[in-house]
Amino acid sequence: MVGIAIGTSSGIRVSAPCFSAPKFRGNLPSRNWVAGTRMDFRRKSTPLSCRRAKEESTDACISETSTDDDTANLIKVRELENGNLPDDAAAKQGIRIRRRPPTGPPTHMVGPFQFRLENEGNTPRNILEKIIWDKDVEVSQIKERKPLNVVKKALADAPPVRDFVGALKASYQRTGMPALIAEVKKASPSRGVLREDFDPVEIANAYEKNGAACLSVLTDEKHFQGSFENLEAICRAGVECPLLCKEFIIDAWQIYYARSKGADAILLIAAVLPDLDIKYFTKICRMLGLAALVEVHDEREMDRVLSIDGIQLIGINNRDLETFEVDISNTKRLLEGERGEIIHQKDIMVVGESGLFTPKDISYVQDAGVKAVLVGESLIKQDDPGRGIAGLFGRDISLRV
Ligand SMILES: O=C(O)c1ccccc1NCC(=O)[C@H](O)[C@H](O)COP(=O)(O)O
Repeated sequence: MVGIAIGTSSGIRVSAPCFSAPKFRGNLPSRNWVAGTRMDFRRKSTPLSCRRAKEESTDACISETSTDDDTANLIKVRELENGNLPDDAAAKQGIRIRRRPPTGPPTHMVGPFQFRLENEGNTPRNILEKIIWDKDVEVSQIKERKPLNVVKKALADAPPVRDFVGALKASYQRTGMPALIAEVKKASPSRGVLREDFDPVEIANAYEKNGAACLSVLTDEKHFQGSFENLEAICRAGVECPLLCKEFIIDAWQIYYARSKGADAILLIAAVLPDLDIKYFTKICRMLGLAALVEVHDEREMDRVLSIDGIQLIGINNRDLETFEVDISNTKRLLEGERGEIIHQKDIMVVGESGLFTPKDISYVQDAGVKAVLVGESLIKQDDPGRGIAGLFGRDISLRV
């Protein structure tokens, strides 16, 4: 039993017991909150098409002509396949990040009453979990204003998708050094504001001119001071480098939205997403022509991702997103032995991410087996971020070898 405090919007508070731990999505408690668990409600409401889809496999469900109902059904199928609530399935795969507070948001309104949950469950355990919980609220709110069918219509006006992986491969061939994904990043939770004088289009142009193969654009506002306006502005300014939308994707809607704003690639974080989400989201990417950079941080995540078919691009993040510790030997460790061999056999391109500051760092991760690097801080903090690229690589990579 969980204790809750009830007050009115005018501030009067009384205490009342709560009969079960509430679980709901969105801003208002749903029927299932009153009835019991969310899963009970969903099982009863699973439509026949969804059950049939499950029998025929989830894959059959996604096509160019998928409707929003199909997509909603698919998400339910995915939950059924997981056998339980998504967080339970995630925990079985070693995922510690919970998708949303297990006891619901700290405060919510029921008619004129304001409820505040008084237990510890609704406190995020680390920064990544905090980002994900904030993202869950943000996405559910923006989806109300811009439903999927509206976003899908906007896809027709989006600029054509560019070949992100192709650009990385071409750069690697041309320079003999890891291809650079240069990050347009104003601030981060671990380092605070990295650059006061921040003009995203100017920085993007400078990166491109100085040899970046692709760009990564932070779009999260709350924790990185990024935005989709930045992504769109860089895209519309005629920058030719393919663009990675650096976002915390937890919902298929975000992938369509990223594409509508000009993204050529998206990031999927294995520390947050269960295997079925990764499979489902990469399928949507293929449908939209987007590349998916699937990010791992440890052996377990790497093994999970290697067991998924069709992954072309894996990012090894040297930063532990729960503790902020950065250690570039992480890249080497994850590419040693059998894992390195599987990556080679599957022709997967590996991107070394975070904490790269010197030519020695670049050589180190290249020797470990990466063919691309994702770099933010060490470039963005330079007076001239474009010129910083030659400093980082030890030579001008905009020139042919
Ligand atoms: O950078 C952070 O503090 C951070 C915190 C929580 C989640 C993600 C975070 N960063 C995303 C990245 O991994 C980096 O932006 C990217 O790899 C570039 O890293 P760096 O070159 O060290 O800026």
